[in-house]
Amino acid sequence: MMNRRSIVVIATVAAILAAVIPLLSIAGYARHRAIQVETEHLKAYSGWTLQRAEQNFSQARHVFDMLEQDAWAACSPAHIARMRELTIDSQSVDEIGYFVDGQLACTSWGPVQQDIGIGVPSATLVDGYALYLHITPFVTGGAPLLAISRGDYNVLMKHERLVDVLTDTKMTLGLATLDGQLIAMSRKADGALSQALARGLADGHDQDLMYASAENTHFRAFAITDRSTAFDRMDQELLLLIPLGAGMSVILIGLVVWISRQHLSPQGALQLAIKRKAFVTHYQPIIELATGQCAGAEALVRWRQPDGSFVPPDMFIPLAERTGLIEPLTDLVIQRVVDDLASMLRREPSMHVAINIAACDMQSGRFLPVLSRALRGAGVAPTQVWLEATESGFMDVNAARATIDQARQAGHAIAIDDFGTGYSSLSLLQTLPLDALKIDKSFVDAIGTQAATSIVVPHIISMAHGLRFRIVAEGVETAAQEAYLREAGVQFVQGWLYSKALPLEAFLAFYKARNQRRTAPPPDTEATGLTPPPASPSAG
Ligand SMILES: Nc1nc2c(ncn2[C@@H]2O[C@H](COP(=O)(O)O[C@H]3[C@@H](O)[C@H](n4cnc5c(=O)[nH]c(N)nc54)O[C@@H]3COP(=O)(O)O)[C@@H](O)[C@H]2O)c(=O)[nH]1
Repeated sequence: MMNRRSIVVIATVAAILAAVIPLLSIAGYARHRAIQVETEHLKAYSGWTLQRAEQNFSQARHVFDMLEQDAWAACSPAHIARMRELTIDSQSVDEIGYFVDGQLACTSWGPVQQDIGIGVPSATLVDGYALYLHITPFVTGGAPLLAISRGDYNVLMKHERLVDVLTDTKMTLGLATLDGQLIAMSRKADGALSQALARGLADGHDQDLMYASAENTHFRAFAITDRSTAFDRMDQELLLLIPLGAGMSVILIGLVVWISRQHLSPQGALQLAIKRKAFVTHYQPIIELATGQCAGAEALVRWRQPDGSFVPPDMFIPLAERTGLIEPLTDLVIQRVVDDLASMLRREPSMHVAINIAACDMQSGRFLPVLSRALRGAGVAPTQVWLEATESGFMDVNAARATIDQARQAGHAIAIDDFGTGYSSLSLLQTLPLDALKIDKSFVDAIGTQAATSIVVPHIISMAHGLRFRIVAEGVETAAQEAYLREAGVQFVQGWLYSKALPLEAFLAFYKARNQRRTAPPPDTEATGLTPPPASPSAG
């Protein structure tokens, strides 16, 4: 588990990121989206510019078709009148010229006396039309016009007519030949950029301008605008998206607060630890006094911290019991014990392991199927697993009896733990079908002392003998206590005199070493000076 300081620091950083990241993402998205939308906008206008150019072009084509329908006497008054009529009828065509042997013979204005050659076209379109980009009309002498020629005719039209598309925002439209010659621009724009777009520069933007283009079989059209247009669009997008970003920030901050509270509250921390299975079991050896051998162990859970240290159960079992987390914890302990000891229990059929069962579990019996599944899966005999519960676990006698009956039917032995520290000890012992009694450490401590409890010990032992319980004395710390207990006919002991609770590997080593020695130390009442109660014939 991380310490509080680290959690607070991480939570603060996470909360700041949770507040900032959605807003930055939204801003980034709005910018991206504004550029995308504006590029599409410019592309659409490029397409409409192509359509406009094609409209003008098709009017020129119509003029050629009309003139070529009849065999005119070249530059006859009727011929010239027809050319003039078509010029007036057409919105795009400003003048029509007729060439004989490459020389301009007449126009829609009348016959031509000067020597004016047709010249070299600037571009040839796919369907045989020739384009002359800058022709100065000799009659009007006005601004240069665009000429489109087919056969013996050409038509002149104003450049700007090809790009006169009404736009909804400020932009420049341009038209070019497919080989990159600029034909017309709707207004003045960055020269280098216009030339590059005419030559086929891909859609994009620079510091100040955005641009996009479109092509058809005759022309390439493009549109250029200030980036501010896109930013105006971005502002609109942001207005819509900021509430969404703020909402996401609030949700994320809420999540951070919730997670950090989970880590900061003891209950939350315990819950997370259970979820992460951050628990190990240590094993305190149980010694059989008659042989001096290790008869098994009591499994004692420990909460493993990220730094490798362990939180003792006194610190979290009461919390787990209060909050209902004891149930998943009991399940974890059961699984851990089976995982740890299954192979050893299979090898050593006389060995047992005692598992602590919390009061609520003892009353509900909920853990029994969990235990049974785990043992069956591991091939361990249920007789090798003892269940220990304190007196509080037996308070609801009927509920406890049901659990005890089921557990005993399955083969488990049931021990009453910390005996003597509760209130209803005697009645409980008589009423319930128990198998073993664990004498609490406080009574063992009193052995050989003047403490009031010291006189209770012989009575507990003789009562347990009378009820044919196996007796385990807890918290044995001195040889004198051991001698007393042996003399009194107590079968099993556990305590620091033999070993503290050990991690799995150390326990396995302890068991091996202990059980290689086959000696049972003789009773030595003289050495202890203690007077044990007479051993019951039923003990052992
Ligand atoms: N419901 C569950 N309760 C559990 C589980 N694992 C442990 N516990 C209960 O937590 C209490 C504290 O246990 P722990 O800190 O492990 O202490 C045990 C022994 O280390 C300690 N002990 C044993 N011998 C001596 C000794 O000679 N001197 C000394 N000072 N202490 C000693 O006693 C504790 C064992 O107690 P008990 O269970 O009564 O046999 C404790 O109440 C555990 O029951 C669990 O998985 N589930």
